[in-house]
Amino acid sequence: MSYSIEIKDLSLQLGKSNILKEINLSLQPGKVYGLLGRNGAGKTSFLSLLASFRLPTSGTISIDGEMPFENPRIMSEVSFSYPTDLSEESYTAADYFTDARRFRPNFDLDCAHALAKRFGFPLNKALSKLSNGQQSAFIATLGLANRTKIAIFDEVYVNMDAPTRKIFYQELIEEQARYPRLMILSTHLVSEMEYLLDHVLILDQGKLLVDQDYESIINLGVTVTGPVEEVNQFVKGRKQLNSQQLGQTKATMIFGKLANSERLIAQQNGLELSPVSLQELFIHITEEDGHFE
Ligand SMILES: Nc1ncnc2c1ncn2[C@@H]1O[C@H](COP(=O)(O)OP(=O)(O)OP(=O)(O)O)[C@@H](O)[C@H]1O
Repeated sequence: MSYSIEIKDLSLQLGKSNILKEINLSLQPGKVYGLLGRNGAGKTSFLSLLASFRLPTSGTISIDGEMPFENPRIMSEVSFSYPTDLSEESYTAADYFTDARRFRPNFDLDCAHALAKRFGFPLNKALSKLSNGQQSAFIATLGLANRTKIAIFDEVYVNMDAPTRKIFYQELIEEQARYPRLMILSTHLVSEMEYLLDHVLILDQGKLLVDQDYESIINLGVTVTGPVEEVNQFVKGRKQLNSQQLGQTKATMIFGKLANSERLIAQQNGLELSPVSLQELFIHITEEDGHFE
């Protein structure tokens, strides 16, 4: 059976700072959620509440109908993978896999070994002796092989090189196809990871600004491509997010939906319309004078 998460009026205050502000959210099993936000927006604080690392100041989190804090049934099915300092860790990956078999009911040792091989980190060397990227790959391996009903990844990819990140993305997709679960990926690598996401959450200064499925958020903007003059004419007076020009062809991203009549005009003028990138929308929505709706 799969788990969903219900969050009601969740707030977190640390010292005098309001870190998270009245977040209401419902997360469904089988979906991959992307958690985006600028530095200091509250992503890690939010995820640490979901993982029961701390209690909220007010509001509730319910997982599979129960409060997760100090709840072994729920917490054995929630994994939280984040950049961890392993510089003093004398245990090996193999030691951790042995422990995981005891604490994670669905941990799959074959999967862990296959991932270790694919990532190329050793099983029997102290984790402190692994490179930073190999340590990240080890943490990501545990997060996937645990096969928990809820898998949270908070920037575990930061130390991985590009080919290693690609392996992680491929493995994540395959794991999700084999054993669908509720996944949350917190990331700044928006353009690189957007294809993994079913749903997008954007936190901004502790508030949940966006809670939309990927397709609908992507349709909040349009890329207009065609001859420079026609593109300039069409986008005049609209909020422009980004422009690129190659010779006489220009592509400009605009914010806002187009009416059918406007789409027809674009077509008549030889302009091509396509979705915008999530990265550009994210920048626009969270910039100081940006807006959403
Ligand atoms: N222990 C703490 N005490 C006081 N304030 C804290 C504490 N931990 C984090 N904060 C503050 O909470 C805010 C949110 O931090 P958080 O780490 O959750 O953001 P983030 O979105 O994950 O940022 P980043 O993308 O930079 O990792 C920041 O302003 C940070 O300074």
